[in-house]
Amino acid sequence: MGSIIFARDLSLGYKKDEWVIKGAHFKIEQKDFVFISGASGSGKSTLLRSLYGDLPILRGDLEVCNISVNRASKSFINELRRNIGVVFQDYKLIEEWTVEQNIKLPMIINGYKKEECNIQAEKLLAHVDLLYKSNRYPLELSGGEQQRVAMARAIAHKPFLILADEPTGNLDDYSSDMIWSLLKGANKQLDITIVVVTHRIPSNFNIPYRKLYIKDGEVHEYT
Ligand SMILES: Nc1ncnc2c1ncn2[C@@H]1O[C@H](COP(=O)(O)OP(=O)(O)OP(=O)(O)O)[C@@H](O)[C@H]1O
Repeated sequence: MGSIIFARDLSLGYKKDEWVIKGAHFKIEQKDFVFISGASGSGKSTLLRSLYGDLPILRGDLEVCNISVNRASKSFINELRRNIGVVFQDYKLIEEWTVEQNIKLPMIINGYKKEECNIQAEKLLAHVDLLYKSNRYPLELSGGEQQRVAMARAIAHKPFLILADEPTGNLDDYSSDMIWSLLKGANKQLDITIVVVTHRIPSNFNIPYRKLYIKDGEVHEYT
């Protein structure tokens, strides 16, 4: 299996010489399911965002799918992003679009045919138990329902990588279970590499996974 993510001496931060992540070195292979944990403020979201080409890299190198994120042009980064599904706090659903339209968006961007979009959207909506709300608008849904739609949207176009930041934070067990089930299915059945920031790995998480943690700006792995 090839590496999807390769960080070499990676240092990240928001100001020059104020490093949040210092000299990280890690690889994430195709099909890995990786949790990132660490104390509040340790840099989990910062690290995750860097994988999406969303943060300037202060030092070192970061390759995502063989593209050097710190050297790539804007158009390369945009192309890379088309192949990544994200569930970030500020990548909200489009309020003016229905649930179904939101889920179809990444498929349309990636050139899916109309019929394929319909079939895939229906399947995903059924999976997150929201088929009956497909014509509703995001603001008519509960927080847990919106998050389930966001996760379905992240998976819809079968990206090679999914990045999720606390996807089950504040959700009840019902919605959390659905989110974990979608992510596990994406990993097992679609071979999608998954990287999730979470404070709490579910106790019954029954597929192989890796766990990175951040402490004092350094990225370690639990073995
Ligand atoms: N946009 C920003 N500008 C400046 N500093 C930031 C910015 N975003 C985060 N930071 C700082 O970077 C550090 C790491 O933040 P980050 O959000 O990555 O932590 P986290 O581990 O995800 O925390 P939490 O678990 O509380 O969400 C913190 O000290 C934070 O104050």
